[in-house]
Amino acid sequence: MSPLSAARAALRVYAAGAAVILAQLLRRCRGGFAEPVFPPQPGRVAIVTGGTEGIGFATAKHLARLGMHVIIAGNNDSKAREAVRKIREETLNDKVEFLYCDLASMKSLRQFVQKFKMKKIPLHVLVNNAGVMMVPQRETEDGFEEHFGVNYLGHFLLTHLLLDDLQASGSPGRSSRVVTVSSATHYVGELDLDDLQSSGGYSPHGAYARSKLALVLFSHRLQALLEAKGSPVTANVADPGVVNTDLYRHVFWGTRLLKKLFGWWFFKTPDEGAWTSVYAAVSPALEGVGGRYLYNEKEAKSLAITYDPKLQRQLWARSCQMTGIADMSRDTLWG
Ligand SMILES: NC(=O)c1ccc[n+]([C@@H]2O[C@H](COP(=O)([O-])OP(=O)(O)OC[C@H]3O[C@@H](n4cnc5c(N)ncnc54)[C@H](O)[C@@H]3O)[C@@H](O)[C@H]2O)c1
Repeated sequence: MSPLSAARAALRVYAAGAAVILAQLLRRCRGGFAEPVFPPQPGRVAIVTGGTEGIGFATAKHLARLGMHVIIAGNNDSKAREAVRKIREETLNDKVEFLYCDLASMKSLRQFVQKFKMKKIPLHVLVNNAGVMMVPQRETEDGFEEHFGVNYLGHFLLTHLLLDDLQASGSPGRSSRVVTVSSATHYVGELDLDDLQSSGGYSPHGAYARSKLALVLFSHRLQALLEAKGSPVTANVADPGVVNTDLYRHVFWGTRLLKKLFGWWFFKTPDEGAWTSVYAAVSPALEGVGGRYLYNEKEAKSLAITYDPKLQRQLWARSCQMTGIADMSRDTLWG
């Protein structure tokens, strides 16, 4: 990617962020964000990736407060121990635990799934939340560009490996749910199927936006396949808005300074940012409903190309190749 294209990608990402911030500011001026109320979820089990901090931590905490058994999947042992302790203390729910899972490693993902399956418990909700943003150019253990590998391919593989548990735990009238966390940056993302690894030049902004666009395409395609099969699992996308978390640790220092000074005012808190994920995970209004892009606990439209079945199929097939799994959509299992 030429320096000019990289600058263009950065401007587009900043423009997308600024538009969301402006809308959030207006909403704050009109009374802010009201905490939604959800019904208790006893006996239900959820996995939240990246639940050790930020939006994932808040999501795990809200689900635990609703009585769910929550498994935090993350790659930081000490932060996880602290997160589990805090959530148990705040919610008085001791069915909160941590299982190590590094999304940058397919081996670690497979080990995580193996350990989860050994527990012999159901799985009703998978929240694909973990992510990195605008990291310097580097590769995952398996040689993937980090945004694409961690944010997208890691969750693509994880969802595949857990799909049988989700299907076995769902029933007509009480579906299991896959919630995938994307971002408004997907609206400015570009996806070149011939260069998913940024080998033609690296832009951290472009790479992040691409990973978030890929997640939306994945979720919509997953829903179409589940629906065709009559599966009791739904797939939706949650867009948290612009949220005051450490995700911004790699952005330009001026942006970090602005966030430090004014973030409390124009960013959502992690709790507010988590509400759309929690809504997607448990709201009765979404029973049996999938294929949605959810923002501020309401349906919104994702970028037009995310509804393109051909592009969805092509990305899906490529992702299967990259993660070394069979393309189930070609299987009769998927109808
Ligand atoms: N903060 C925002 O404004 C914002 C906006 C839109 C979307 N999002 C999305 O929300 C999600 C959560 O972000 P956040 O703002 O809470 O950021 P955060 O940095 O606070 O949390 C990210 C989480 O992902 C985990 N993670 C990172 N790499 C991992 C790996 N290799 N394996 C396992 N876990 C890993 C981290 O440990 C952490 O728990 C991300 O997918 C992000 O893209 C955030």
